[in-house]
Parts: sequence; structure tokens; C-alpha cells
Amino acid sequence: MSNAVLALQDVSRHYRGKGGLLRKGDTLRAVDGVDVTLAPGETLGIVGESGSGKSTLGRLAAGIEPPSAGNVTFKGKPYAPIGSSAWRRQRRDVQVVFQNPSQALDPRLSIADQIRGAMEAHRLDTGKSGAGSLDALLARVGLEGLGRRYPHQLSGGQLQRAVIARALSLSPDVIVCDEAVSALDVSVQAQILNLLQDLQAEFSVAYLFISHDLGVVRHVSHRIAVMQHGRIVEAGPAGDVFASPRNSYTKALIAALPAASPSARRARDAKRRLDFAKV
Ligand SMILES: Nc1ncnc2c1ncn2[C@@H]1O[C@H](COP(=O)(O)OP(=O)(O)OP(=O)(O)O)[C@@H](O)[C@H]1O
Repeated sequence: MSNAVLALQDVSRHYRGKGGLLRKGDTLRAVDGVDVTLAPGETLGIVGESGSGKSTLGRLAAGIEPPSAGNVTFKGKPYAPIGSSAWRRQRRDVQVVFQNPSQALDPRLSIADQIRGAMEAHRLDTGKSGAGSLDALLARVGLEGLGRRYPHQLSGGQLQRAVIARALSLSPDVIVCDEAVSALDVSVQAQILNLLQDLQAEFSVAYLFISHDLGVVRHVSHRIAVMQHGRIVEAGPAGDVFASPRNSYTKALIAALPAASPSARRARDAKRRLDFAKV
């Protein structure tokens, strides 16, 4: 794809064993010869079971881990060496939203101060975030008037909104969402997914949307890539992959989607609920 904002070409990430689970001398192919492109403003969903290499792929795409082989390019250029000033500049353009927002935020700082801090670190005018003023940005993500709160004073969904606001304040081209809604109640998940979609429509940000949950990925993705053992075994437009999966592993994942009955949904909700401190 020539206009790709992000491209991974034949990218691998191998880990060498140092003893323990991975024996000394053994090589684990966490990502193995993967080709992925992301167009401006699109959402590419990455699905696969635990250990299939999704998070490793996300770190490679975000430039926070170097590939063992292959090329990762952002707007046609390879990432600068990790830690260099050019790399720090690129970090602004490709943001990451992880599963646990309370770990991503500093408990000692108010939400507004964390966003200001991120902008100042990138020498941006804190009066002009991606969505205008800081207050306007907070309102845009559903945190109107909550900028002075500290992380422990917010619910799980509000914390993830704060992380999204901080990412958005840097006007990124890409946000890697790694299990970004997996720790939230199902009803809150839907709100955050809708917010991400609205923000995409408004700011043309592209998402590499990583999740083990095919139902969630189906909701937000334009295209889907299915990972198994570090490789992409099937990829295509989301509708096509769901309507007529070709790969047997994809078929099994789709068959395992939870039933949509209210009791099945309640059971799933209860399983996922995390004991976040509520306001
Ligand atoms: N830094 C590392 N050192 C050694 N092995 C690693 C490292 N990071 C990941 N791995 C291994 O690489 C494989 C892929 O892990 P990865 O976290 O990318 O998978 P995943 O699909 O995101 O799974 P999960 O959803 O459980 O996080 C796993 O076997 C994991 O144990």
C-alpha cells in the first residue's frame, strides 16, 4: 500500500532463551515474517489467541522494540535508533494505549498535569492540544471538568479516557491500542470503542487495534489480520473475514465467539469486571 502511514515488511522478532521457560539456546519466534500496512485513518484489527505475538507486533509497530529482521517504516522512513532524539520525535506520532490505564498514568499527578507534561515533553503549546484547549480536549473525551482529579479518583473507563486524551494531545497519526478495552466492563468497553471511532472520524488517526476478543475487533476494524504462532494466517476486510473465513484457525476463533444471549453476556461481563476504584 503506497500511502501507508505505517508498514511492516517481512518483520520478525525472535527471543533467545536464557533459561527458565525458554531454555538456553532455544529461539522463540514471537513474530515471524509478518507483512502489515496501515493506511491513514483506518483501523486494522489484530486478533489471535494468547501468545500468538500480537503485543510484540504492537511494540514493533510503535517503534519501542526493534525487529530482529525486516523493516518497519513510518511514513516511508525507518524508525530512528531507539533512544535517539529523532526517535523521541517519532514517538509522538505513534502513540500506544495499553490495557491497564492506572499503570499508564502517574498516581502523583492530576490528569490535566499529565497531559500538559506529555505535551511539554514534545515541546507543544499546552494551550493547543489536538482538540483545541486542554479543557476542550478533556470535554471531547468525556472528562469535562475532571482535569484536576488524580487517577485514584477516576473509574477504569475514565482513566482510559484520560490515557486516550493524553495520546490525542500529541496529534498522533497512529495509536496502537493493545487490549485497550479488555480490562473494562462490557458496557464501558462499548463507550470507549465508540469514543475511539468518533475520534478517528474527527482527527483521521489510524488504529492498530490489538485484541484477543474477536467481537470487539469486529466492532471497530476496517481490516483484520489473524495471528497464530507469530505469523499472519489470514487478513482482509473485516466483513469478508467474518462472513467467509478461509483459514481453519480463523474459523475456530469465530466459532468460539460467545453467544449473544443476555445470560452469556452477563457471565462474560462478570468475568471481565475489574475492581477499579469508582469516583
Ligand atoms: N521480552 C520477551 N522475552 C522473551 N519472550 C517474550 C518476550 N515478549 C514476548 N515473549 C514471548 O513471545 C510470545 C508472544 O508474546 P506476545 O505477548 O506478543 O503475545 P500476545 O498474542 O500479545 O499474547 P497475550 O495476549 O497473552 O499478551 C509469547 O510466547 C511470549 O512469552
